[in-house]
Amino acid sequence: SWGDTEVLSFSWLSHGEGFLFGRRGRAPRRGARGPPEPAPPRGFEPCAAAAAARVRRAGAAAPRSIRFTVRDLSPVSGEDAVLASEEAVEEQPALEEGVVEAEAAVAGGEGEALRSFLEEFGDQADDCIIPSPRLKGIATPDCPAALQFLGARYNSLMEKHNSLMEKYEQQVAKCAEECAPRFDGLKNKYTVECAERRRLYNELIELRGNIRVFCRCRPLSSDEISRGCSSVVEVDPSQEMDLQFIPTEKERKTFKFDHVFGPADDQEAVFAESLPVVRSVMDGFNVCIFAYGQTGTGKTFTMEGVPENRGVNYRALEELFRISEERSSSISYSFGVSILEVYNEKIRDLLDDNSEQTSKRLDIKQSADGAQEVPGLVEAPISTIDGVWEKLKAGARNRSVGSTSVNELSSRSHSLVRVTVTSEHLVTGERSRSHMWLVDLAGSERLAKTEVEGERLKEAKFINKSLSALGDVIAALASKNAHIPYRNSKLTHLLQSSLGGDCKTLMFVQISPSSTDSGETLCSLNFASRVRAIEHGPARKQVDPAENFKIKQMAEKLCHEEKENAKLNESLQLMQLKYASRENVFRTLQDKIRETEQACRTHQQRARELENELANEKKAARDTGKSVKPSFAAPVRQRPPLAPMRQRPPSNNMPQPSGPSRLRFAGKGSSVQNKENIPTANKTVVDKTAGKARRVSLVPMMRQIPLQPKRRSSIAILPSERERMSIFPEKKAMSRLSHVQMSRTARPQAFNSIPETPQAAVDATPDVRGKFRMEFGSSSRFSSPPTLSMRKSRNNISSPQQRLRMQSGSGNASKLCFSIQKRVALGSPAPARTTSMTSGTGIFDPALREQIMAGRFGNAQRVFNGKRRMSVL
Ligand SMILES: Nc1ncnc2c1ncn2[C@@H]1O[C@H](COP(=O)(O)OP(=O)(O)OP(=O)(O)O)[C@@H](O)[C@H]1O
Repeated sequence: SWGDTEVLSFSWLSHGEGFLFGRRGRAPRRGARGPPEPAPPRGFEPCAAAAAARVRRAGAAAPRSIRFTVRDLSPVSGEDAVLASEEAVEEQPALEEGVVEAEAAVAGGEGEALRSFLEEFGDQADDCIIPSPRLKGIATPDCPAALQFLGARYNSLMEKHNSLMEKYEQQVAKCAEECAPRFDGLKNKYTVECAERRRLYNELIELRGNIRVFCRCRPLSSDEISRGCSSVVEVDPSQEMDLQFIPTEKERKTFKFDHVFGPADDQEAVFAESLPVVRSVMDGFNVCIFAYGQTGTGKTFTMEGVPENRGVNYRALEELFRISEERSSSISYSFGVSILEVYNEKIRDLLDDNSEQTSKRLDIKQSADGAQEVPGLVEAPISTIDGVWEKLKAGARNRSVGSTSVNELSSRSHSLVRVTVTSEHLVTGERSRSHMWLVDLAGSERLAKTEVEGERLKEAKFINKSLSALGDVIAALASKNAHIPYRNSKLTHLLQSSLGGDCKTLMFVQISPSSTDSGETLCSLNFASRVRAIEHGPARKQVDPAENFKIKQMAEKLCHEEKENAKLNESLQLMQLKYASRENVFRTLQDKIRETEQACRTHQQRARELENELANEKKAARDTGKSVKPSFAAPVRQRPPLAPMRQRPPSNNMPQPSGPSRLRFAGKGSSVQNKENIPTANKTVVDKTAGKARRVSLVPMMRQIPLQPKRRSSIAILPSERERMSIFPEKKAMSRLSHVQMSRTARPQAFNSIPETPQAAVDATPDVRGKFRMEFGSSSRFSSPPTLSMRKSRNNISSPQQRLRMQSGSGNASKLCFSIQKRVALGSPAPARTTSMTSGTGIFDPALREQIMAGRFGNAQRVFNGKRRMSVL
């Protein structure tokens, strides 16, 4: 019941219409308890209010059925709500029409019940039923039937609605199912794109120089608000890289940074953006995070924070421990922390509890790997985050702070926290050592504004000086100067590798939003923009110095071994070449031997034939009684035929041929051919010079073959080096044995001491300088005449081939073979070019030729056998 109206039933249709059936006067009547105080039933306030108003306005006690429409009517109270409801109903003819149609549909059977229901309420029904004319026409006094009808209708509608809803939900689910893969694909694509965008951005930043600049603007302090200061900066959260600086109404300047944090951004948001840089230290990169700005702008707040709202320092270390824990299965990390401050251009160790520390002088030194080190600085090992907090608190306690008119707890020094991260990969053994510098700079301040004096003034001067040095460094770096003035202050010297080196740097430029600080804010923003413009190339991973040294040593060793290898390879190649050439020589030699053997066989055959012929001729001559007139010297005739294959026994004595004396003397100016091996046809000429010539040739006459001077070569066996040395110990430097100069007394011994050349011919002719020359090689044993080349003076050896031939000694087997081949080439005698041979005599006489052949063959055989032995050895 509501007021004096008893609400019988309430139907609520899904499209916002409802029916309220009520009877007035069943409840205590108006006046009995006074006017009803509207206490709207919860949830139905608008409809109840409207219904009540209608009932009240009708003034009838009879029950009424009310149709109403609900629209934005909350909060509902009193007449306003009623009026609003009425207006809403009047504005909705479409809705009314809808209802009319619904009523028409039920007018058949159940309409009867409704009509009887209305009849029961008499004429009052006219006023109660709102304004549907069709409904007005339905009058039924049967209230339960009407309600039943309406309930059934409602239920059928609800069913319909539910089925529709179900259908709709199914359709939605189907659609979702169909779209899910596409949606997932798009979602993945989006995630990948986002990651790629971030990666590219980071890459760009790294390529540009790995200096990121974040701008943070603190909120206006209560003091500033009370002084009526306004904000001169605008930060739009959707434009996270832009900062609008509006010092006056007309002026507006946009500054771009890597991120801008407004007064609403908390410590967590700030650290979240710094995370990628912090994480780099765990990957072996040097990192530097520093806060710069005017005094009182929140540098210490950002870096250190307050116990209930900690800053970057604590959060960064917390993150390092978290990552260390996460990677503990593959990498082992150890951490150390040092805290120092630069106060009045002096370095103070804030972790050194020693009371004497004021006297401890700390300075900056450059380490072997080019980094800046502070020898003697305490580095406390840390293993838990609690330990870190203790250290940070200890450092903060020892820091120099003082009160200024701008900041009650103003930092009077630059505070630097250095975290050293050493890592070792448990699988690869790779080691790295990197640093993270967390720097809270002292604030730049206007001396007049801060109204400092005395000690504070001195501090302020040092602070401003070092910050101005920092500005110079930044300017030099931005304009890519060759000289960067790092050493102008302790601060810049310490941060050298962070600002211009291979380090990832993050700078927080802290600004005040206050209009009273707009000058300083502009300076800070300009400075930060310059820092952002620095490009110093990508950061480099740091390796442990000890590891560095080890790697360097290994590289040196490798380099040395490579050189050795190259040398060995070279010598191996040389050896291979040598081996190949020896192989070639050996093969050639073998071929020659084979050819020579073949030639020998042919000549043996030929010799046998000639011997037979000779024997036949002799026999024929004896038979006819004629004597065969030899065309050659008598000794040849007397000489028994040579056994073709007979070898002469080696002898140290000179051979004593059975022919005429082989000693001949040649005149001083006689030709080479005249000097030796002169055939008997020229004997008279030789005899004439007897007594004058001083050269003795022991070569059998019959073996002299006129060879072409150009093609002649000697088969003389030159003694080996060892032999030469044994002969002429005092003449070690001599290389040509055929021209060895020695004293006359030494000659016999030397000659006798050559074991392998017992029949060497001695050329005892003194040379023009009165010295004696001795020649080897014309040994009768080998039937080799002294060669032209051997007879030449040392100075006459002009061609390298000749020199080589002379130097190579008995080892030059190929030449020897060639010589042998030539000498045994009797089948094709050389043209008679020498004057000592006349046509029709000598070698062209068949008998003589036979003998020559036999002699030559024997000699060739001997030489060949001897050389073959040597070459095999
Ligand atoms: N983002 C911030 N939100 C709330 N308070 C801040 C914020 N930044 C700074 N403050 C408050 O401003 C005051 C000055 O901050 P802080 O001491 O960190 O400045 P500072 O730049 O380090 O000054 P100085 O250079 O003199 O040391 C502190 O009381 C600090 O709590």
